[in-house]
Amino acid sequence: MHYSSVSLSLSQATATAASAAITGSRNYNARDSFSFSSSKHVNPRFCGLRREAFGFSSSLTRSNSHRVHLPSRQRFNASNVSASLSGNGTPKSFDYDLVIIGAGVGGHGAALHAVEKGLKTAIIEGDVVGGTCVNRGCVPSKALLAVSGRMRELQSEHHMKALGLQVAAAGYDRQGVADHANNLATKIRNNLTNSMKSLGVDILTGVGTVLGPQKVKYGKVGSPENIVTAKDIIIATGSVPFVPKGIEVDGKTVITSDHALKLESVPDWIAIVGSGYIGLEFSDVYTALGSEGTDFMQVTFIEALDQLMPGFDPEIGKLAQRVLINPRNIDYHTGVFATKITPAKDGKPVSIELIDAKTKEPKDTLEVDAALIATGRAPFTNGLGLENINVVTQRGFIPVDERMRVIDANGNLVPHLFCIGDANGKMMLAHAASAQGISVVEQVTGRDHVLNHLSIPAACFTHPEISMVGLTEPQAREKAEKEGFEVSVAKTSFKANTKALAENEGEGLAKLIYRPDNGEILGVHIFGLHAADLIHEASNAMALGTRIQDIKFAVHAHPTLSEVLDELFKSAKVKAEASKPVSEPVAV
Ligand SMILES: Cc1cc2nc3c(=O)[nH]c(=O)nc-3n(C[C@H](O)[C@H](O)[C@H](O)COP(=O)(O)OP(=O)(O)OC[C@H]3O[C@@H](n4cnc5c(N)ncnc54)[C@H](O)[C@@H]3O)c2cc1C
Ligand SMILES: NC(=O)c1ccc[n+]([C@@H]2O[C@H](COP(=O)([O-])OP(=O)(O)OC[C@H]3O[C@@H](n4cnc5c(N)ncnc54)[C@H](O)[C@@H]3O)[C@@H](O)[C@H]2O)c1
Repeated sequence: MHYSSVSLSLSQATATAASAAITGSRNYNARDSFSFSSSKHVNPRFCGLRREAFGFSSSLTRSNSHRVHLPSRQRFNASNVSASLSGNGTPKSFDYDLVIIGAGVGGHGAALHAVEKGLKTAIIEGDVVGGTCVNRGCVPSKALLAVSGRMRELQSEHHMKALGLQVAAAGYDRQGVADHANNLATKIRNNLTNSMKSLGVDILTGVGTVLGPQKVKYGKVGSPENIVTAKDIIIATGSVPFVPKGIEVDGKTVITSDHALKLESVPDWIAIVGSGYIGLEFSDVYTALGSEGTDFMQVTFIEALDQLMPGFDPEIGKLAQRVLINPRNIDYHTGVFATKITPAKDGKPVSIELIDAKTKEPKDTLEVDAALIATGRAPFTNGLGLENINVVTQRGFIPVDERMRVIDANGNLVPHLFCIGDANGKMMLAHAASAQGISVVEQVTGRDHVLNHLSIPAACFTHPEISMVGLTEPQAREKAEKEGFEVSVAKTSFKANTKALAENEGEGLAKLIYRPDNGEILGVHIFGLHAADLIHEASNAMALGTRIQDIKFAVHAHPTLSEVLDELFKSAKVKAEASKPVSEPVAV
C-alpha cells in the first residue's frame, strides 16, 4: 500500500492509514469499554490543539428543529428525498449532494467513494485532515512499532545467533524515532489532503454544526458563519482519549496516547492503565526501546478485568501473555481499577491508587515515573448541534441503525443524516470507519448496503502480531447453544511453516472456529509473524460467504506464511454432505 499517489484508490487510501484492526461488536466494542467508567463519557481533557480548534466553550443557539418522522425500519429511497422534505421548508436544491463533517479516515473514505459515484462533495474539518488515525493513532503508532520491532530483533542475541548474524549493540536516538513517527503522519496527512483536493472534494475549514436536516454551518469559532445545504450529511467526528474520573493528565508524567506518540521521553518505569490495543502496542514500544542510554524499562499493567487482553480469544490471549508479557520487563495487576492518579510533582513520583474492581476496597498504591492512560476512547460530538435535530447521544455515542442512519430521541430516523466511525461506537477502527462511509455512499446513490461488521478484521501490531475476525470461541459456543448448532475448532502452528522457520519466527498459532455441519467460518484468530496481513484471507472469505469446503482448495504459494491458513482450512473437518459439489466441475 502506498500513500504517495494523489489518486489513491479507496482501499489504498483507507487500508493503509488503517492497516489494522480491532473488534467491535465483539469484546472490544467501544460501548463495552465504558461499562465500568464514570457516567460522564465525554472526556473533558483534550489535547490543546483540539480544545482550541473546537472552541469548547462555544454555546450553540437552539434552532427550531423540524423533525421528519420516518418509520424506523423504512429503507432508504434516494428518489424520495426532496419530496418528503420540501413541504417543511427544507431547500429543494442543494449546495452539495453530500457534506461530511470530519475529515478523519472515515470522512476521507466516504468522500473518495462519493466522488467516484459522481456526487458533489464537501468535507468540513475543524482541526487537521486525517483525524485520529493519521495524526494521533494508527499512523504514528505503527511508525514507533516499526522501530520497536527492529530493535527487538537486533537486541535478541539468541535470535541473531540462530540466523548466524553478528551485530554490534543496537541503540536508538529518541528524537530520531519521534521524528520518524511525526514525519510519517505529516506525509500521510498531505497525501490524504491532496487526494481529496485532486478529486474535487471541497475541503471547508472550521467546526461543522448541524442546523437541521440537510443544513450545516461551519467556520472558525468567532468568525462569520457559512451555511451549506446538502442532500445528505454524514457525521464523522471521531473520538478522543477517554480518561476516567479521578485521573489527572498533565501531558508529561500522566499521559494519553496523544502525548505518548510524540515520544518526548522513555521513562524507566511506566504504568499502563488498560491492557487493550493501545496498552499492548505501547508496552511493545517501551520494552523494546528501554529508557535512553540503558536497556532498562519496566512496564506495569493495570487492568480492571480479571485477565490481561480481555478482548482476545482466551487461548490466543494466553499465548500472547506467554510471549508478549511474561518474558519481558512487564508486571501487572488485574481485577483493579486505577481510581486516582496524581502526576509527578515537586520531586514526588506519579502516584496511582488502586481499588479492587469487585469489592471496591482500596488495594494498593503504586509510585512510578509515568502513567499512560489507555482506557478506551470517548466519542467526540462537541459543537455538532445534535440538539437541533433532537438527537440524544447514548453513553456519548450517536445512535445509528445498521445502515448508519442517525436515530433521534423518539426512535425515528433523522432524514438524510448518517454517522460513521468512532462517533457511532460500532467498531472503533480506521478501516471500519471508512467501510461504513463507503456503505453510506452506496445507499445514498441508490444501492442498499448493510456492512457485515463481523467480517471486519482487527489486528494488534505487537511483535509478533495478533489478528482476528469474527467470533471468539466462547462467543461462538454461546451463539451455537442459543441457535442449536455444533461448533468445531481447528488449529495450526507456525512451527510447521517453512517460511516462519526460515525467519526463525516459529512461535505462533492460527485458530479456526467453524460449523462442521455447513463449513461456515465463525471466527479466525492468529498470533504470529505478520498475523495482521494473514487475517485477510479469512475476513474476505467471511465477507463473501465462502465456506471451508471451497476455500480449502485455494492454492497458496510455497513457501509463504499464508500456508498457515491453507493448513488451517485443510485441517477442518466439515461434514461430507456440506462438501457435495453444487455444480459440474469446470476445467481450468
Ligand atoms: C494510538 C492509536 C492507535 C490506533 N491504531 C489503529 C490501527 O492500527 N488500526 C485501526 O484500524 N485503528 C487504529 N486506531 C483507531 C483509529 O484511529 C480510529 O478508529 C479512527 O481514526 C476513527 O476514524 P474517524 O474518521 O471515525 O474519526 P477521527 O479519525 O477521529 O476523525 C474525526 C475528525 O473529525 C474532526 N471533527 C470533529 N468534530 C468536528 C466538527 N464538529 N466539525 C468539523 N470537524 C470535526 C476531527 O478534528 C477529526 O479530524 C488507533 C487509535 C489510536 C488512538
Ligand atoms: N491496532 C489497532 O487497531 C488499534 C491500536 C490502538 C487503538 N485502537 C483503537 O483505539 C481504541 C482505544 O484503545 P484502548 O486500548 O484505549 O481501549 P480498549 O478498549 O482496547 O482497552 C481498554 C482497556 O482498559 C481497561 N480499563 C478501562 N478502564 C480502566 C480503569 N479505570 N482501570 C484499569 N483498567 C481499565 C479495559 O478493561 C480494557 O481492557 C480501541 O477501541 C481500538 O479500537 C486500535
